[in-house]
Amino acid sequence: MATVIDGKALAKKINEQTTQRVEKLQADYGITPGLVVLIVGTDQASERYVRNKHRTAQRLGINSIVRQLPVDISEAELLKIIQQYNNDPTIDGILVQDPLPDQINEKDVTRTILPEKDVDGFHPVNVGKLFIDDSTKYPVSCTPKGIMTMFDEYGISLKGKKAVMIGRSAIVGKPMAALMINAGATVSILNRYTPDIKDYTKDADIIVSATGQLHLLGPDAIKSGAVIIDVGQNMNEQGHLVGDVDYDDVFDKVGFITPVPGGVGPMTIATLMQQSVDLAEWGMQRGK
Ligand SMILES: Nc1nc2c(c(=O)[nH]1)N[C@@H](CN(C=O)c1ccc(C(=O)N[C@@H](CCC(=O)O)C(=O)O)cc1)CN2
Ligand SMILES: [Mg+2]
Repeated sequence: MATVIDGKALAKKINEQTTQRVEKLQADYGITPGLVVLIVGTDQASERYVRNKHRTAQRLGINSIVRQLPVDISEAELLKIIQQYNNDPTIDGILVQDPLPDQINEKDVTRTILPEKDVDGFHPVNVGKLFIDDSTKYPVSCTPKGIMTMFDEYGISLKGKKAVMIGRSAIVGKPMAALMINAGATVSILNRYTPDIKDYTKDADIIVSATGQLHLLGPDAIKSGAVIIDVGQNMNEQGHLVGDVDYDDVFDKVGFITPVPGGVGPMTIATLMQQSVDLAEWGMQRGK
């Protein structure tokens, strides 16, 4: 029987801690963390995620600003808006919701946000720190960081484990692999060109799947007792939100599993809130 990794419950617990940190910053220093989220266009899923971020931030006492920009905004215009928030002392974290339209080069956006305000942890400086396992404090992509919090909470150690990361995106795959390497796992990073992913997954102690592909993994692809972390957000044939893994089919075989919804998703948002407060605290410590 599997243990369900309850991301919703853990996110609630973390959000309570974050609220307390916000209250303490306010009481001790008169500081309210400020988060700005820029969304370009009207992608429905992105709008929903941004709305959830905004509502959660407000509930936790974080000063949240959302700016929805036209889908045909030029890159120069978007970068100018980012610069404006880079120079705004009331803003601690800047996030540009992904995906972006084709006229905008995501890497230009990533480089333009100041590393100290990069609440997503996407800036090359912060990614570099992650890959050298730097001992200073820096932001890390929220989904992978939230997954590490889940491992901690459920007593899942990575040391000496065989881990498989399916997907090599800058948001999930690469930073997740780096975090697992830093924690002592032996990590394989698979991608869409990997000839047979089962060659890797069937021996894995830990599988993190972030492909957006329905029915990617069933019981034949996994080892008994494996830990399954499902980052997928897919609509199934019945129009329900599901992950990459056939949850019901693998349930009796796995050791731990994250549900979709209610697993990794809520942890992404809770981690974003946590990290917004981190940036405000670190800014204050630098004498911002
Ligand atoms: N700049 C960024 N863009 C994107 C990121 C990111 O971390 N930074 N991540 C993803 C999507 N994402 C956050 O923006 C995200 C995805 C899913 C959820 C979530 O809570 N899912 C729920 C279901 C909610 C629903 O569909 O209504 C769940 O799984 O329980 C939160 C955030 C892409 N872009
Ligand atoms: Mg990929």
